[in-house]
Amino acid sequence: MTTPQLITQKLSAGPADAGTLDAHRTTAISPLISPALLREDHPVDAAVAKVVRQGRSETVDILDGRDDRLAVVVGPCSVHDPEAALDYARKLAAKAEELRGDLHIVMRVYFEKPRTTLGWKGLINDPDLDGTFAVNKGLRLARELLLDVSALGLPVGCEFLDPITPQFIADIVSWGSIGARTAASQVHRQLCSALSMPVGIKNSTEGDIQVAVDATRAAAASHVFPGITIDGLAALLTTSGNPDCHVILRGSSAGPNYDPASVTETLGRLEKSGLPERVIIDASHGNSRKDHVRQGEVVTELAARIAEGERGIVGLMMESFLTAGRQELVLGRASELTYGQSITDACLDWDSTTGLLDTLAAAVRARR
Ligand SMILES: O=C[C@H](O)[C@H](O)COP(=O)(O)O
Ligand SMILES: C=C(OP(=O)(O)O)C(=O)O
Repeated sequence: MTTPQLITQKLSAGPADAGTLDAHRTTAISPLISPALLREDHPVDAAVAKVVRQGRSETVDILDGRDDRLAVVVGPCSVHDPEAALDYARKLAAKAEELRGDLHIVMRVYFEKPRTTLGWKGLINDPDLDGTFAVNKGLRLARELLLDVSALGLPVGCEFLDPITPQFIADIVSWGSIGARTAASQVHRQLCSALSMPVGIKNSTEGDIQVAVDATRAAAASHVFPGITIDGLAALLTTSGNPDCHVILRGSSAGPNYDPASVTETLGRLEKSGLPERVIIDASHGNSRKDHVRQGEVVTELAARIAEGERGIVGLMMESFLTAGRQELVLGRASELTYGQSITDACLDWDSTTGLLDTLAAAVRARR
């Protein structure tokens, strides 16, 4: 890893001590690769472009009710080992092909983790899992993995957390998410208005659904805001607005919110705001109280409601990896980790996941 350069120079011209007025707490500045350079090194070929476009358009067709399948965003809580993620992707690609008549499967390939307080912030921020923060390496690994997963014919979904990151990877993403901790953020709502894919926006960790409805409305509008270009330069961006944003109910610290009353209330709030009445349910997080076994119960209950005719729920999210549960990462001791097991939230294992995907596919057929 390159050692970050200490700031030694004054940061602005003017009076002799002007440079001492800021940068008091910035201890290092080091170069960041440009999005253009990364894209040139790892370009999207025609086959991947087709997967991305199709992944996006099929999701939008489901959101708008032109396609009666369910969208299912499924995969690890976070990627910490690209090899294990790709192993998982190979299995999921085969399953997605098998069920494609009933389910539109998008793989969760999450590289940025919003923490409640502190913790490992994801593969882009710290790819070596040791606190060395080799961000340029993280961006490269992320882009390579997105290309590899897409090359299997599997569209990918990512959470967008840092407003600069999308320029490095968004061209390979078919579905995006704004998490519970940033749904209220104007910066993220503006970002959504620029993104080229459908974006799911979560209710708050405390259970406020209106914040996700408001974010969906704000993201659908045009905005002007500072951002970066593909060359990594600061620029003023003007956006047209994203009509494909939608609410994700993820439960909260107060408990689940996938029950019929919460879904009806959400659809009512969307209607009142002049927005399409559709939701995705996240079976994990507050809806499972972070218990992966409970995720299975949530999905099974939702499948029964879908089979009975529920149409407001257009998609589901599941956290799933090769091995069940989660493990604690000790920074610098990644070699001791169990292969294919989450180091963030607990995940369903592969066998349970395939059973639940079969159950959801059967529910879609019953609803027809
Ligand atoms: O999905 C992942 C986590 O729920 C989220 O990043 C918050 O995690 P934390 O509460 O462990 O920080
Ligand atoms: C961080 C996540 O979820 P939430 O924002 O709902 O906590 C996630 O889905 O990885």
